[in-house]
Formats: sequence, structure tokens, C-alpha cells
Amino acid sequence: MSRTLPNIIITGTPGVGKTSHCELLAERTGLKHLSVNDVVKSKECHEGWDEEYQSWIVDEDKLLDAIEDEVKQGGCIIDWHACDLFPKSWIDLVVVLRVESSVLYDRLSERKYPELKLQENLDSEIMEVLLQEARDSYDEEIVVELQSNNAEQMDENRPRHIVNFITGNANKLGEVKAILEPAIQVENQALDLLEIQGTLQEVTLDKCRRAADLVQGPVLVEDTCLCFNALKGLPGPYIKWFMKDLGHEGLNNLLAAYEDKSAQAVCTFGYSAGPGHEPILFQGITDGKIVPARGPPHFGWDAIFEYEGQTYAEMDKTEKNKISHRAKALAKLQEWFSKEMTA
Ligand SMILES: O=c1nc[nH]c2c1ncn2[C@H]1C[C@H](O)[C@@H](COP(=O)(O)OP(=O)(O)OP(=O)(O)O)O1
Ligand SMILES: [Mg+2]
Repeated sequence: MSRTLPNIIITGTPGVGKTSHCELLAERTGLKHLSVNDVVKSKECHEGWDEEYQSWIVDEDKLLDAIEDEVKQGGCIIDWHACDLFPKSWIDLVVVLRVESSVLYDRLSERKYPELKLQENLDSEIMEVLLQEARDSYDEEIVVELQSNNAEQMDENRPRHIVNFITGNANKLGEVKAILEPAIQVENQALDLLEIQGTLQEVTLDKCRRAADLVQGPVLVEDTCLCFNALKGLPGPYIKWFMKDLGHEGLNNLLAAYEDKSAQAVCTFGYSAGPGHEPILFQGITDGKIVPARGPPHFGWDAIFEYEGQTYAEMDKTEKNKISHRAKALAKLQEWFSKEMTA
């Protein structure tokens, strides 16, 4: 039987944080946490209780029989302080958690480990016994060593998406990072992408395909439009050139003959999994109106786009990032990514 979901072993000396990592990973990925400890107890895969070590003497054959069907279906996160007993063909990734000995000493003392057991586990961690066992039993490409001394390191180890946001606009990049991180890590390549003429969708679709071909990998791109309702949506995707040539005042003058100053800020993100993968679009729209410039002129047309009494430029960054066209589009993107993660 071939599995469609991976099996992952989270291993390491007792006290390194296997169970916390497994629970976090299970929650974030939808894979199931298979606690070998629980199986040993509930299915009696042991030859009794060792008084000196205060632990079950595991019958490995019984244990493998007990979990075989479940593991062969895939999607298991195996939580156990040994890894060499599982057949190579069952396993796709082996994570060995590591801690410094002083941290391990404190954790095991707190668990009231008997002195002998505590000392043996400390030695085992110092001698990298589990890491060696993992490297001896599995191909080196699937063995990963992660540090697990504190909450920050645990957080570093969490599963997450990374996107490569292709943009030459530092302000955009700043906003995208502020909104997506730390849930999604944002990398950046500043490439100058040719932009075609067309509808908002067409511009982003083409930009996204082009970017994926250029970097030969997964990419995120974005195109921003500013659409004046009185002008039936213009300048739209051509706002950049209007901004450059006319400036804030010129853009206001465009609407001088019209009563209707309303405008839509439209942000369209395109994500492609790589060359040949059709981009997926995420669009966000914020309604506002065009006003004479107020606030710092640092980012494009922020100073002339008013939303509920304030221009984007007058708002705190965090405030803009709650209601902006970009934030709305990114909320859709995040929802899609979190579904992907658990699919
Ligand atoms: O939230 C915004 N607030 C104010 N102005 C903004 C905003 N977002 C984009 N803008 C400006 C930048 C550019 O003048 C035009 C969009 O053109 P657009 O092609 O999407 O941006 P770009 O060429 O600077 O960067 P990219 O390398 O991602 O194509 O509107
Ligand atoms: Mg551009």
C-alpha cells in the first residue's frame, strides 16, 4: 500500500520536548499524533514494569504489530525516544530534538526521575546517542536535528509556509511582512517584472507566471490598482505611471470635473507553486475617496486616498494594515494557505 501522507518520527532523549512538538505539529498539519507510550500501555506491548528505571519494558515486536496498520496508512507523527525499531520503509522524516544538558537535568529532576535513569539520559543526550541512532537507521537526507531548549526555539521549529514575494517595492514588502509574519515567512527577490496591459486579473496572472519562470520556483506577486469610479475604473493598473507623471495634485485634477471622488484600492496577489502551475489569485478591495494630499508622502498615493475620514498616509501602519486592500487580499491568502496545510 502506498501512503499519500508522510510519517514523521519525533525522537530524542526523554525530556527534550517530543510530546509538545508532536501536539503542535498535529494541530497545525492535521496529521495524527501517535504516542508510543500510550500504545505500549493501552495495548500492553510490554513485558512488565521495571522498578529501578520506573518504566515499562517494551516488547518491540508487539508494539510494531500494534501500530503497523495505522502507520502504513500514513499521516502519523510518531512520538518515541527510540527510532531504530521502525522499518525504514515506514518513515519519511526523522526529527531529533536536542537540548543542553543543564536544561535536560532540570526537566528530568522536575519529573522526579530516579538518579540512575536521570544520569543515563543525560549521558545519552551528551553523547548524541539518539542522533547517531537516527543517522545509522535512516538515509541522511531525512534526518533533521532541531534545538528544543526554550519556547523561542519551539516556535522556530513550528511548521510554516514560506513565500518568495517578488516585488521591487520596499513599502509593499514591509506591509506584506507586517501582515503575514510570523505565520507565513516572507522572503523577497526584487525583480523588475514586465507588466502587460489588461484587466486586473490578467495583469497579475501574467506577472505571476513570468515570475515563476524567472525564479524557477514558487512565487508570490502582487499588483495594486487605484480605480476612480467617475473614470470607470481608470487609472486602474496604470496608476503607477499616472502617479509618476501627474503626482498627487495631478491625480486630484483628473477628477476636478466630477462630483464623484470615490475610488477603489484594489490589491491582487497571485501565488504560483512554480513554472507551469496555474496561479491562484487573492483580491482585496477597499473603498475610499480621492482628496488633496494629507500625511507623509512616503508610499505611492497613500496621502490622497481617504478611508473613513483619514488618508492611508495619516494612519498608523498597523491601522492601515487592518483595513487596507492589501490586508483583505492577504486574509484570503492566509485562509487558503492554512487549508492547504491541513488538506
Ligand atoms: O498601498 C498602497 N498605497 C499607496 N500606493 C500604493 C500602494 N500599493 C501600491 N502603491 C503604488 C505603487 C505603484 O506606484 C502603484 C502600483 O503599481 P505596482 O506595479 O503594483 O507596484 P510596483 O511596480 O511599485 O511594485 P511591483 O514590483 O510589486 O510591481 O501603486
Ligand atoms: Mg510594478
